[in-house]
Amino acid sequence: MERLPTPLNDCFEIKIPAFADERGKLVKLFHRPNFDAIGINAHFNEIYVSESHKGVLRGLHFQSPPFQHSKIVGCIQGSLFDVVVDIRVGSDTYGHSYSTILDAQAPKLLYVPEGFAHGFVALEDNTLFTCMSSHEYSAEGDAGLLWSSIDVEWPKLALSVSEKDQNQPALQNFESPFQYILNDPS
Ligand SMILES: Cc1cn([C@H]2C[C@H](O)[C@@H](COP(=O)(O)OP(=O)(O)O[C@H]3O[C@@H](C)C(=O)[C@@H](O)[C@H]3O)O2)c(=O)[nH]c1=O
Repeated sequence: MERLPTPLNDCFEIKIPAFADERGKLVKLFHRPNFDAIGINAHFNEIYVSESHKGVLRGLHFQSPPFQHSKIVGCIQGSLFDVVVDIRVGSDTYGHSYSTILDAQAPKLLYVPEGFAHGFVALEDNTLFTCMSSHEYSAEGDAGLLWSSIDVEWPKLALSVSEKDQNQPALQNFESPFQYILNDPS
C-alpha cells in the first residue's frame, strides 16, 4: 500500500494491492500492518457497501461532533466520481475540494479525514461503493453540505439527488463545527 497525496491537507489516496490470475482478481481493501505502515491508525467501527444507479449523487455528507469520523472509501464494482471538501475552519484548504474517479477496474481508496464533507456520483448502473468509518453511523450526527454549492465540475449526467441532499446548506451559508488542528509530525 502506498499513500498518494492530494491537494488537500491530510486527505490522500491509497494505492492498494490487486492480484489477478486466470480465475479473476483479488483486491485487498484492509490490511492492518500495511495501514500502520502508511500511518493510518484509525480503528474502524462500521463497514458498508451501497449500490447506486448511474447518475445517482449521494452527499455531500459528514458526521458532526461528537460523532465525527474519518473514513476510507472505494469502489468495488462500476465506477464513480468521488468528491471531498475540507470544512475545517482555519485550514488553509478550507472550502477547497478534490475530485477523483474511483473505478473497480483500477482499484484505489481515498482517505477522508474528520472535518471533510464527502460525496459521489455513480458513473454506471450497479456501482458498488464501500466505506469504512471510524465512528459508526449516527442519525443524530448526520449532516451535509449542498453538492452544487462547491467549486466542482460535476459529471454531465442526468443527476438523481435525494430530497434530503437537495436541502443541505450551501457552503457559503454554512457554520462548520470543525476546527483545523495541525498534525504534529513528531
Ligand atoms: C451511511 C450509513 C447509513 N446507514 C443507514 C441509515 C439510513 O437508514 C440508510 C441510508 O442512509 P443514507 O441515506 O445516509 O446513505 P448515503 O446517502 O449513502 O450516505 C453516505 O453517503 C456517502 C456520500 C458518505 O460519505 C457516507 O459517509 C454516507 O453519509 O442506511 C447506516 O446504518 N450506516 C451507515 O454508515
